[in-house]
Amino acid sequence: MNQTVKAAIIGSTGYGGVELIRLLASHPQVEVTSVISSSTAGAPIAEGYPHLTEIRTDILDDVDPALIRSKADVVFLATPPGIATKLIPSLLAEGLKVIDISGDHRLKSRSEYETWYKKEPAEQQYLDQAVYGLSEVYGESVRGIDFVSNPGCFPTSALLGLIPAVKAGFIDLSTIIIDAKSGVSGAGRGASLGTHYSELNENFKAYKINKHQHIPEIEQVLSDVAGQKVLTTFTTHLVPMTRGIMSTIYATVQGGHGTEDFISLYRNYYEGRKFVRVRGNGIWPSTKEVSGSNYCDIGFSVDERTGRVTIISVIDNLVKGAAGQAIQNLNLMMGWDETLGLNFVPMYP
Ligand SMILES: NC(=O)C1=CN([C@@H]2O[C@H](COP(=O)(O)OP(=O)(O)OC[C@H]3O[C@@H](n4cnc5c(N)ncnc54)[C@H](OP(=O)(O)O)[C@@H]3O)[C@@H](O)[C@H]2O)C=CC1
Ligand SMILES: CC(=O)N[C@@H](CCC(=O)OP(=O)(O)O)C(=O)O
Repeated sequence: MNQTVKAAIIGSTGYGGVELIRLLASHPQVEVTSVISSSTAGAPIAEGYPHLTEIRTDILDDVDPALIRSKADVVFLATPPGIATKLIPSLLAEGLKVIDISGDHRLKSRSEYETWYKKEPAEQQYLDQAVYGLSEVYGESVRGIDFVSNPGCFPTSALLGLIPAVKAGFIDLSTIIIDAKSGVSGAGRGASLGTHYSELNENFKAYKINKHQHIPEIEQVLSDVAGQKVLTTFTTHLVPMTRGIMSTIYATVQGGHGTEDFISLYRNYYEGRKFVRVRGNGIWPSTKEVSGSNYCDIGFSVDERTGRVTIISVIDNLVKGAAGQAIQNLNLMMGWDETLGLNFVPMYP
């Protein structure tokens, strides 16, 4: 008989949490038994999200580790930075499996976290314990463990687009530039000056230039893969669309490799990993082609004139960039097929 796992979601009323609810509704081996909110406990979740009417009749629970343990085996945290740091020690002590979607446990250095997030870091033992769940790269380390730190949305697209080339020495590590764009759901459900309609509509803007909290996350992983310190230039832009991330990556090619060499390298690296689709020569991915799905699509062009490669990597920030990859990690933690409950065809158009 197939094993079923009971799941709780802290931060159920945010975009990441509500996407977990949507995706888990069709997972064959997970039942969501507790949806949790710190500010609206006691209210039906469908009150804030009428699209869930008659799909989820739950009343939101309060954040209470013992209550969560009485209802669930695994807990997802889709909470703003600084919250998971405080909650996870007691959730792990209750014997729960934990998947942290926030950035609180991605950086292994406490001082780096403090510098980039401007918040009190988690205790070192929890940073050491958390396995960074970039599924296609570190999936084997996730199998059977209890605590996963889910990657950031931008790092997921940038790293999947870069790692095979970095590992194989196809690019000069000192030349990497990542030019990234995100839909506005990446900023969460809370309203803010920067994300309200008249600020965003028919506008295109860069933000957090050279200060984005995903810079040290990307550099930490690239350095790990390369076996030497790697620095990058990473710039984020807000696009007037709801979902999607596109990372356009530039680097100087080493070893005289052409576009077809990059395609073969990436196809070999991601062989058997269903959620990374490497495009053929001249077939560029767009965000709509992965929307609502757990896919990361990647395309390449080497410019023989400049000696640089352009790599385009797209994901849905709420799926492969958050809830979808978190479920992929749960599947790996449980020793299941990593694609379970995630076989969504992208929504197109
Ligand atoms: N949106 C995205 O595309 C991605 C987001 N992430 C990360 O996931 C996390 C959630 O993001 P997102 O869903 O967009 O954010 P939202 O702002 O949409 O949601 C945040 C959620 O956290 C809850 N929350 C706030 N304060 C607390 C608290 N003290 N204790 C418990 N719960 C709390 C909120 O509900 P309430 O206040 O009622 O408790 C709400 O449900 C963030 O860390 C974000 O960086 C990662 C990848 C992609
Ligand atoms: C569009 C937008 O604002 N996106 C957010 C992504 C937030 C996120 O996922 O970051 P952590 O999980 O690392 O906190 C940003 O750029 O900060």
